[in-house]
Amino acid sequence: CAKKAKTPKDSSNELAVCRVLLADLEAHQDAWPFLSPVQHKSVPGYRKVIKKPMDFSTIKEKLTNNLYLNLENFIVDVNLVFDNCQRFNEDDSEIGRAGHRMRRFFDKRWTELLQFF
Ligand SMILES: Cn1cc(C(=O)NCCN2CCCC2)ccc1=O
Repeated sequence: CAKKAKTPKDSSNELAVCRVLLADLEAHQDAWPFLSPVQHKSVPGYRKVIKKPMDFSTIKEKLTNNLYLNLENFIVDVNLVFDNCQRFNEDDSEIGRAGHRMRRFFDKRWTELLQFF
């Protein structure tokens, strides 16, 4: 049977959604541990334990430089921020709790927006 021609995915509005989502993350009161790269010089063990550091300012830089092709690539990096946080911090710690709250907020936000695609 004839292959159904795929309409080219218009990822431009997906990237607009990424900018909205990132702005929401940065504005959240629990975003403070994630706004800039962890200073591994002042956080002993971080560089050894966390192989792929990620933070909101780095994500913003990547968005600005068009390094995300779609929403999915963007979500992978946001989840990396939260996975790194869970790996390095006790659940029952200031930063650990902030990470869990931020992940819950993000999951709710992007699923709300997803309904528009
Ligand atoms: C995500 N994460 C962050 C840290 C951290 O110490 N961030 C600095 C937070 N300070 C707040 C005002 C200036 C900087 C440590 C471990 C970790 O997993």
